[in-house]
Amino acid sequence: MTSERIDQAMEGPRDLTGDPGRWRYARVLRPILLFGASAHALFLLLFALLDVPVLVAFNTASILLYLLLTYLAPRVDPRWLVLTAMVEVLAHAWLATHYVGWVSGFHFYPLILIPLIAFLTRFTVVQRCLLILLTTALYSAMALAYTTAGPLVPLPDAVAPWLSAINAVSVSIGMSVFILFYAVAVQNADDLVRSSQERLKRLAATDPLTGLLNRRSMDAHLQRVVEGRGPATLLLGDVDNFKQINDVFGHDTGDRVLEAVGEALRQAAADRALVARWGGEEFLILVPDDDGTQADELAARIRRLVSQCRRDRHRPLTMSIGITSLRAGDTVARFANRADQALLAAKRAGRDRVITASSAGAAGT
Ligand SMILES: Nc1nc2c(ncn2[C@@H]2O[C@H](COP(=O)(O)OP(=O)(O)OP(=O)(O)O)[C@@H](O)[C@H]2O)c(=O)[nH]1
Repeated sequence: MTSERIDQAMEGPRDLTGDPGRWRYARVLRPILLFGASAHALFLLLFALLDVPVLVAFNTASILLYLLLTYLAPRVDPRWLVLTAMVEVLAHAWLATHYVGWVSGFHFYPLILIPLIAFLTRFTVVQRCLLILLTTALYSAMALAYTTAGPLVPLPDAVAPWLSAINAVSVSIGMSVFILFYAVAVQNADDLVRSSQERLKRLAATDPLTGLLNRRSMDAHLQRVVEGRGPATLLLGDVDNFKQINDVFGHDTGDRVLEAVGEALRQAAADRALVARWGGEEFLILVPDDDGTQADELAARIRRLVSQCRRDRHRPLTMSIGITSLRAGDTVARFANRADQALLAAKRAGRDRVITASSAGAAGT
């Protein structure tokens, strides 16, 4: 998958301007705008019943505006959508409060704008602060003007408390939906960052060809073992005559052989030892909590499994292995170097054998 296709899968289809971000906003804003249009249809009915023609006309215009904004959602900058909806909400709240009074609860609606503006990252933080300040100032002005003033069209006693309660509940639900939506988005982003960090950490510690530990992360394990002074054994294995495989069959085949050797070592070590690709065709196996007693058996298993990775139909692959155990006063370099010397001795002795550092020079197994 190309990065462009991944972007598209994450963002949804592109809008008419080619901006994938707009479609993402449109996906959120469209249901809100449609909900706004439906709510205004109910208010239109209510004001028709209460015989307030100005509010009937305003609600009709609002429905048309919300439908138009729903259509425009993926086509225009979401900032214009929100600013237009903001003007409508403030004007509508002001007009409804002016006609049917503070008691109707229409003054609650501007409050819903605050979380909407706060979370709209298309605006800068300063722009969002200014818009929230403006909304708060208009809300306060409305409170000063209408909390004590009587309505032009008083609501029937049976209607006023219900309408106020319905408006309060609607605004609370709207605000909760916004906040929950963004809380989920933050949670998702947090999960994504965490999993990306873990993936990066895994990649940084792994050899890309074999999937084994890389030298850097094995170094860290060796450092811990040396500092802990616990018993530990190292096996340094090197594929014999590997250059020939590259020369005869090509580099790609060489890579496939290295992958197969890596898999064989993983199997041989199971969960008893850590395996790293130490260099080109060199592999380091660290057996923690082992004073050397497990090493011979592990080396034999490694050689058996490696021999099953045939380099061609006739000749099995062989590996030379140098073994050493941690000694008092060892540094990482000294510990690893001793394994290297044992491996060198195995190579010099004719390859396809195991030599332990304490008995370097002895016959291989
Ligand atoms: N395909 C492939 N080859 C590699 C990679 N890393 C190192 N090599 C090759 O591995 C070969 C190692 O060659 P030598 O050091 O001469 O070792 P050898 O042929 O195995 O001989 P001995 O170790 O003495 O048995 C070189 O040709 C390197 O180019 C790799 O990632 N992929």
